[in-house]
Amino acid sequence: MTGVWTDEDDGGPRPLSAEGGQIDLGRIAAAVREILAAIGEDPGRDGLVETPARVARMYAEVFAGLQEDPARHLGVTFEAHHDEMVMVKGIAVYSMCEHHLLPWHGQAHVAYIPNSDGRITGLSKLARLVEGFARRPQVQERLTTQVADAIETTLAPAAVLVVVEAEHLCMSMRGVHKPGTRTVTSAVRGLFRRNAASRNEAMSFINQGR
Ligand SMILES: Nc1nc2c(ncn2[C@@H]2O[C@H](COP(=O)(O)OP(=O)(O)OP(=O)(O)O)[C@@H](O)[C@H]2O)c(=O)[nH]1
Ligand SMILES: [Zn+2]
Repeated sequence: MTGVWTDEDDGGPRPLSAEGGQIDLGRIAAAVREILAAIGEDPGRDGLVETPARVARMYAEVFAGLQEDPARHLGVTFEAHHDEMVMVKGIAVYSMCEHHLLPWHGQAHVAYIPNSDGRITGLSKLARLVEGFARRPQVQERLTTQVADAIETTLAPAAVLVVVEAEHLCMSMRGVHKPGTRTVTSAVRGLFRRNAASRNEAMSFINQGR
């Protein structure tokens, strides 16, 4: 099985020509067969025979963010003459820990204050931005920083605040065995960094209703 997957349209990953991208389904499948053999399983038994190909397709999906520049989503902006805070909170995040290749999942809260132009971006684009950086081998701190950097660079806003809270399965189901532990990371820029009252207002929005 060969093929390369990309995320060029909104329909999620789809096969492209083998020349175009970097996700090599056949190579993933071969590696998964090897792992199954290495753990003492029989890759040829009925329940496992399709597993390598299935895992390859799954990896193509959960790592599809490597094939895109998530900041491109922020290219969609509107004239709104709105120069107050905009926040999208509770964005579901599913990512893969780059140390163990186990999932980590939780929520991202993204806030910005548009610059004096008052141009805003589409709300869904903030969620797409998070998703593009999540669908990679990732650490939570880098995801948080990358989302804030992309907003800062692309929209040149007056302020940015990104908070991510997540549970890492590598801490829950193995290793230190601490299920339910939440890791919280933040990236704070511009006015939210300089002005405690603005930052506190954003944090109170995040905490509202909890
Ligand atoms: N800072 C940070 N650490 C992470 C993240 N995901 C996983 N880790 C940590 O990566 C570290 C890897 O530590 P190692 O000692 O190399 O690996 P390990 O022997 O499997 O470590 P344990 O998980 O403690 O068993 C662990 O402490 C994980 O908790 C993340 O998103 N951010
Ligand atoms: Zn991990």
